[in-house]
Amino acid sequence: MTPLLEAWGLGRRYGRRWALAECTVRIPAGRVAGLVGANGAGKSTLLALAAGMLAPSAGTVRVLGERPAARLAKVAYVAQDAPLYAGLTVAEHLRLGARLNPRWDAAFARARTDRLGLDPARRAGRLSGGQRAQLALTLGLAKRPELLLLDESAAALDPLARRDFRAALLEAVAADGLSVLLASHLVADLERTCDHLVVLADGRVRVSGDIDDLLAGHHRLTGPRRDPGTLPRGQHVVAAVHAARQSSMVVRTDGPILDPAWEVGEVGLEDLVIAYMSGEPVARPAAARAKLAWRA
Ligand SMILES: Nc1ncnc2c1ncn2[C@@H]1O[C@H](COP(=O)(O)OP(=O)(O)OP(=O)(O)O)[C@@H](O)[C@H]1O
Repeated sequence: MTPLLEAWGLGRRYGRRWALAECTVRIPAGRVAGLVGANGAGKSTLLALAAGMLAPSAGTVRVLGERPAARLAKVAYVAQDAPLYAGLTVAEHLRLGARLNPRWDAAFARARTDRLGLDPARRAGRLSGGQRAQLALTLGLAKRPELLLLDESAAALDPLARRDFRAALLEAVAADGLSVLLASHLVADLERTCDHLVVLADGRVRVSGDIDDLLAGHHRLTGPRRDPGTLPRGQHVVAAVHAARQSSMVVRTDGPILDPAWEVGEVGLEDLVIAYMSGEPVARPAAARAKLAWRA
């Protein structure tokens, strides 16, 4: 099946600074994929490259098997700042959507704006941040895309609106086989919504995979203080924190942990995300390693 997104050595530079570098990733189709990372990690840059809004400085990106420019009709991109025309009303946005998109679902768009209580005569510039985000999402979904690229648009929503937003998204996934790539800081939301995860740190992909596989392949080890470099081959330390006599590590491994000195615990999604966001490869000086933190 054609992947939702594939990138090889993808990079984007602003001046001399790389916003995204050496990004090689493959996200299977039919997934709701969460893209997480600290502020400035490169999430928006990756989404804008996938949407064809930015040109790569290096490497290649394919969405639904094609160059982004060839997929504009099948991809909806809802950017971080809910891109709307401040002077146009809600109804005018829906009319514009209908004119620009061949697969426009007018009944869905009208029903959703009605249900959300968005006054058709109200100009977008007069809507609240959350209402603008809801309108932008409605425009994205009414396009009936094959892929929805969503940039933190849920952040401005209140908890009820977020629940509605997630439900609308999952409904479209179930009904239309929509694929989604969703950048967010809200790990709890991602846990409820996503089945695939990509973690970015400093413009690089730290980990990517189906969430069930990732959770099954990571463990939290707690035991007597130990240099992470002494762990057996095949046990990759993602993040480690050391006290005077104890070490706690998040470890990626395919096989069982046989060393009886370790207490082996499960890793939750938030732990995993934070480990990859804060962790560094093991080949660091012990002093620097000791500073690395992950949530216990
Ligand atoms: N137009 C631009 N000009 C110069 N630098 C930019 C530009 N856009 C982004 N950057 C830089 O690229 C890096 C990645 O930015 P990006 O917006 O992709 O991060 P992000 O992960 O989406 O962050 P956030 O969570 O804060 O939205 C940052 O260091 C940012 O300052």
